[in-house]
Amino acid sequence: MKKIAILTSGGDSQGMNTAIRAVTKAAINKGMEVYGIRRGYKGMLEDQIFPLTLLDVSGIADKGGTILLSARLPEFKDPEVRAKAAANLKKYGIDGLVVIGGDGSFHGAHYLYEEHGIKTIGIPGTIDNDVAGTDYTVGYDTALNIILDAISKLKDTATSHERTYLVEVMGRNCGDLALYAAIAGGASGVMIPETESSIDNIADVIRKRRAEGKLYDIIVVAEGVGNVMQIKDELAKKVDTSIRVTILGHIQRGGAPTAFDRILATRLGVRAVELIEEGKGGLMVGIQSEEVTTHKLSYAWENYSKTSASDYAIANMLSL
Ligand SMILES: Nc1ncnc2c1ncn2[C@@H]1O[C@H](COP(=O)(O)OP(=O)(O)OP(=O)(O)O)[C@@H](O)[C@H]1O
Ligand SMILES: O=P(O)(O)OC[C@H]1O[C@](O)(CO)[C@@H](O)[C@@H]1O
Ligand SMILES: [Mg+2]
Repeated sequence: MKKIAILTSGGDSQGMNTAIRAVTKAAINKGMEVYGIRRGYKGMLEDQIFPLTLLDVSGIADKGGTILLSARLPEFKDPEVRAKAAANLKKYGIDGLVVIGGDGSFHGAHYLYEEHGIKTIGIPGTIDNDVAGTDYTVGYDTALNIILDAISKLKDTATSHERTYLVEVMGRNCGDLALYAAIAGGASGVMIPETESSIDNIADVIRKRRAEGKLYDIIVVAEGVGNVMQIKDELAKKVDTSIRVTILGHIQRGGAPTAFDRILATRLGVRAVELIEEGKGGLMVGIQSEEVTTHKLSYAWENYSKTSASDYAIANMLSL
């Protein structure tokens, strides 16, 4: 009988629980024995490994966070640390490992396969959408919708007080959350790390908007651009509107996953189990043009270049 384990690693994202449920149910359905690992690679190293049952994953498809807990273990970059962690899995006779996490977690899974032959399959779970080989990562859509909800609320108060809001959103070095929140939220400007933004241009847009009688401005700033307070100070030298900064922070990582994220997590979870059943490892699953696809784990970072210049142009064109 095949034995597989599941862990969640890096920043949590909405839909991780949905993926855990899908993997566990699909694997048990196929007659596999399933183990959970608490706290990501840290738990793998510290032997926090336990049998996962159908009851454990019951009723969690709609729950944010991760029942397996998540952690960051920088020491996992050390091959000796990975060897100790791999030995723990082998102790239980586990040969397949589903890693739900972002690009960093995929690096760990890649090395476990290359160095120790553990049949790792990565499911992209991060709000950042910074993984190649998938159009969307699990959690991104939910985080995007949280940002849109926040932008709507900020528009109300910004209008009442005729203010300019700088809204800082997460995404690490990826501008997708900011760019698509700006497009869907009807923002007055966007700053993303992939494209050089000029404060002069933003100031220009604000002046033009006000000249047209518009009462508010929402500028979405990706965290990867730099210090939003410094951006505020620079902007304040160029416009005479009252400026406020809202940093959305970890609220973007919580709450129930959207239908999109639940369906994505489920499809990818089931495919991950099929791949292990086929004896495959060192792979990631993703969604590309509506199809579930597989790539080598290293594809995730070696092919990463996701910014859409045309969508950035659309966001700017509609900012006025
Ligand atoms: N180069 C690497 N080699 C081995 N393991 C790594 C490497 N990079 C990251 N990891 C492991 O993966 C964990 C999670 O990585 P990271 O903090 O980058 O998050 P992530 O998986 O990219 O998710 P997110 O970006 O959404 O937080 C790290 O704490 C570490 O244990
Ligand atoms: O939860 P932490 O450790 O504060 O990390 C925050 C980072 O994690 C993410 O939420 C997910 O990678 C990033 O968007 C953000 O930069
Ligand atoms: Mg990451």
